[in-house]
Amino acid sequence: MIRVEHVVARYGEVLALDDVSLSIRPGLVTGLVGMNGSGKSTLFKTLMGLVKPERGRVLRGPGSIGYVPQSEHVDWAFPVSVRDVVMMGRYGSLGLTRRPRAADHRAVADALARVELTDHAERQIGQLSGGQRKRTFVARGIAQDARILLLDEPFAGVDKRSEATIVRLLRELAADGRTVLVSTHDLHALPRLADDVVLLLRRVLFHGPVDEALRPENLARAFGLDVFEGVA
Ligand SMILES: Nc1ncnc2c1ncn2[C@@H]1O[C@H](COP(=O)(O)OP(=O)(O)OP(=O)(O)O)[C@@H](O)[C@H]1O
Repeated sequence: MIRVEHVVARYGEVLALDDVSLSIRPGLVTGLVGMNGSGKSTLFKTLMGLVKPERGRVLRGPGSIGYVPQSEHVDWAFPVSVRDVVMMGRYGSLGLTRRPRAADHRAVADALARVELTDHAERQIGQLSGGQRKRTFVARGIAQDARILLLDEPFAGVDKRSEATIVRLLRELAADGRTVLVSTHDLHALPRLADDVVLLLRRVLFHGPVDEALRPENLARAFGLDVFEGVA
């Protein structure tokens, strides 16, 4: 469970989140939808404690947060293997100096199998397809045994097959009782992916079942079209 209460976040003059209140439930997949600049990444950073809200607060249950970043925020030339990235999920319990133990290796192997990347474990991360890159970071979250998973645009640059694998995986992880929050521009994938949807435009415009979120009047507001209707 994550609870966000009246959060205001700002970068200098730019108001990124304006009085955002939300409860994100475990056990289901919640989609986070909004246009570019609507505050999705800022909300993730606030949940992870990387952006400090000017007002309001974030409450969450115990356990760590697994984060799958936007692809453009990762240095894919960095000389690490898929296995190395997934092992990073164990560092929280490892400490920086302790060497991985059998249980850590086992957790990494299980996570790799779960995302179907066992055969790619020794590859440098730059040599992966878009879908395999995403699955590597999902595996890191699994190895970490994160109770909360935040995914920033996991379907960008991903083919249909990888998309289907990731959707299935996220649904399984949610069914295990995790809290799963996924930002996406891919409205077509939403009904398969998400149970609930948050429509964000600096504020929460809507939070509820996916079929209601996708109603034209809600999407029009989320994507700023209300400006033309004189409602803004
Ligand atoms: N480090 C920063 N410094 C200044 N302004 C920022 C910074 N990061 C984000 N912003 C601004 O804050 C607002 C919200 O940005 P944010 O990245 O949260 O949006 P987003 O919904 O994730 O967008 P996208 O879909 O393009 O990733 C935007 O107006 C953006 O320009």
